[in-house]
Amino acid sequence: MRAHPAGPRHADVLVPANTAGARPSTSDDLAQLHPGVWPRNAARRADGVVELGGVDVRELAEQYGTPLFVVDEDDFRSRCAEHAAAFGEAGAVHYASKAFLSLDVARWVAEEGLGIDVCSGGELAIALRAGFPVERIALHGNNKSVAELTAAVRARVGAVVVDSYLEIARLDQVAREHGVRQPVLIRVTVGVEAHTHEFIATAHEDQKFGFSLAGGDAAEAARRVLKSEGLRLVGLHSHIGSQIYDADGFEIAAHRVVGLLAELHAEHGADSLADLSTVDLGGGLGIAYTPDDDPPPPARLAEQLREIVRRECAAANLPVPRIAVEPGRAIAGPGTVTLYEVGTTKEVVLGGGAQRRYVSVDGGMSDNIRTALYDAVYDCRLVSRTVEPETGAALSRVVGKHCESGDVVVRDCWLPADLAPGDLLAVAATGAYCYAMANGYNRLPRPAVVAVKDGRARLMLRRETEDDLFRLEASL
Ligand SMILES: Cc1ncc(COP(=O)(O)O)c(C=O)c1O
Ligand SMILES: N[C@@H](CCCC[NH3+])C(=O)O
Repeated sequence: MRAHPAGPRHADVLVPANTAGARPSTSDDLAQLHPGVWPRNAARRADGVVELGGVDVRELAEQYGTPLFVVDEDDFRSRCAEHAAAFGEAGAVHYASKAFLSLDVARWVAEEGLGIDVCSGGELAIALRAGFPVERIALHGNNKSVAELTAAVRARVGAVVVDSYLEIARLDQVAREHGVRQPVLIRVTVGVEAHTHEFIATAHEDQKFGFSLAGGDAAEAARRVLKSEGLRLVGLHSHIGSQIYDADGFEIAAHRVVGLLAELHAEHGADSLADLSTVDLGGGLGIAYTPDDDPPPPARLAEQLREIVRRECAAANLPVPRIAVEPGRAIAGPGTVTLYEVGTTKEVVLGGGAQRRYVSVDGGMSDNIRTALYDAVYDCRLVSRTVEPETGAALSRVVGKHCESGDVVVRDCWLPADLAPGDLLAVAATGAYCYAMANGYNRLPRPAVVAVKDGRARLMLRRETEDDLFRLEASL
């Protein structure tokens, strides 16, 4: 994940090391919604109020309460369409539903023609309930239970990505019991560990996912799948990490996966591998969380990946396989913002006479744990009113209401100096891994999620209520 810079990025000596950048010089700077970071249909009106999908944020807060996840439906769909166009075939793009999943989301993905990745029985159940075309569902996971494998085989999902020898045996048995030859991809650990803007080639492959290439496990997995009666080898799969901006890590991964493909051809011959037509390079395509971030457009990355695989296959004298990818964040992330209401503000004097304003909002690490977990950075703006030109900016830390000092939503940002209780803040690019990782810490209710489109809002997931707190109690 993105790490904090080591020190201050500007020369303002009164300001302690922060990740907010230089103090904005005008109220327009404070108000700006950078188009690379904010949803495609977000706009600030002349009166300073922000509209999302044409809906006034104050109306959204009034009707649905805060914290509130607001999803720009057209933004989400347009990113599906862009990835489909970039990879030349919608079916080659599987939306990684772990980023954010609901019935509506599954239906949007299905309507846009993409496939979907699920990595648990729960995600599979939602995709199936949404009526997602089963042949476009792929099941992932390093420890799928027999019940999950059975549910997948019964549903006739398009693929299972196998992850261990035990699972190959288990899935083979389940498939045979159901009279099915289950298509599978083999998850290969290629020895590339991707970080935010860089990658590190690991000498050893010390992680829980996949079959090691270096150790020969991936080749042995292929032997076992090819020998089995219940399984059909349709692809090789690699996933190198998340929030990646450049193609270098993918290049090494593709090189190594194609190398394995060549080994398999040499060992088994093309006829035995007639169904092995897909190389899935996984997810991990990065997005902009702040105006400084500049991720490549999907079309450029797709072209780079195609070129890499083409080159590697030519060198190995192999037919070029179909390239598949599994973006989660790049589809779900940018189109959603979280709305919060300011509850309290507090000035805290720091060493050297510096001061930091703590702005407490009505959510926190229960609706966005990424800051606490990964030191994630976000863009946060006042969205419910205008800021007068003479109002200055205060270096602020937006914190939640949990009993934990690490309960930070945005570590450093510039907010109007006159920010007050009742103001609405929005945090951008929260569509991926925020609601999905939401939790009930301190028994806070999970927020509602609404979709906005063409000036209308529609509830996707309702807010949890006090009744929900007691739903699981066996002692009522
Ligand atoms: C196998 C696999 N595919 C796809 C993804 C989606 O990643 P991202 O949301 O970064 O695109 C992940 C998560 O990192 C994953 O583990
Ligand atoms: N949950 C992580 C990414 C992990 C992706 C799943 N393999 C995030 O918030 O960025």
